[in-house]
Parts: sequence; structure tokens; C-alpha cells
Amino acid sequence: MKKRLTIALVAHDHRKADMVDWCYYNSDFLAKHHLVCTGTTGHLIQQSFLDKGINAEVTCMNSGPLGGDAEIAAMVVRHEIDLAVFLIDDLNPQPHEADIMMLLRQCRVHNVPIACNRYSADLMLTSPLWDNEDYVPTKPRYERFDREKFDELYGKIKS
Ligand SMILES: O=C(CO)COP(=O)(O)O
Repeated sequence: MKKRLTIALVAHDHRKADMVDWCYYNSDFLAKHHLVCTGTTGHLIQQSFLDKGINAEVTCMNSGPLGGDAEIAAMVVRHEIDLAVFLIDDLNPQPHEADIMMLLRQCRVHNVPIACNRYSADLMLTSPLWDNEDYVPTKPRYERFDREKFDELYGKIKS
């Protein structure tokens, strides 16, 4: 890949081991890009890369419950994040649920690819679209439903 990406990596406590293991598995790829993480996730990734002698640029924001998700969401809004991996603990409640929802929502609104499990994350990293200069991601359309307009668009999509 020619472009250096900024990749957001976030993991809840029960998913941190999974995140570090995933980072090791993809370390060749990740070491070429800029990693932006919530505080604890970032420090764990930094340390585990150091332990294996892997050089990577890791920026740590605040810890999630103290605003780390919100800081990364703001970067998404400013188009500073190219893709995100967010390993969420779906089995336990989080005190900062509102911030988690905000990060997920802003990724959807701003068309930032976000993977919430390792399988999706692996598929995302290995997509040939990263190197396809002709590929332009289609932005989400938010418009009031209008039957006539829909039929016109559907006609175009079908043909
Ligand atoms: O809570 C988190 C994401 O919502 C993760 O934050 P930490 O990486 O600081 O644990």
C-alpha cells in the first residue's frame, strides 16, 4: 500500500488480550501506519510491540471512560482516521456507553470503515481496494424517502 494510514485501535478490558494478539498477527501491516488508540489499549500495544522489537508509531489518547473514544470520534469527524478496529465487550455494561455509541455513529456518518471483530478487521486490512486508485467510496445518503426519486435511482442501479 502506498498511502500511510491513520488507524484507530480501541479495545474494552475483556477484549484487550484479543486486540494485542490481533496486532501481533497483523504487525507487518500495522507497523507501516500510524496507530491512534485509547489510553490503556495504546499502552498495551506499544509495550507488546516493544517486547517483540516491532517499531510502530502509536499515539495514546485518554483512556476510554475519560474521553478517549470521544477524542477519536472528533478525529473521525475531522477526517483524520482512515479505518478503525473497535473490539467491544458485548457481555458487560460500560460506564461510557454514550461515548462508545458516538464513536460508532461518527464512523458510520463519515463513512470510516470500522471493524468490531477480528474477522472483519482481517478482511478490512487485506482488501485490494486500498490499492485501487479508481475506487471512490460511496458516501451514505441521508435523504427523506421520496418514492419517485427512489424509483428513479433504483432504475439507474438496475440497468
Ligand atoms: O473504554 C474503551 C473504549 O470504549 C477503551 O479504553 P482504554 O483503551 O483506555 O481501556
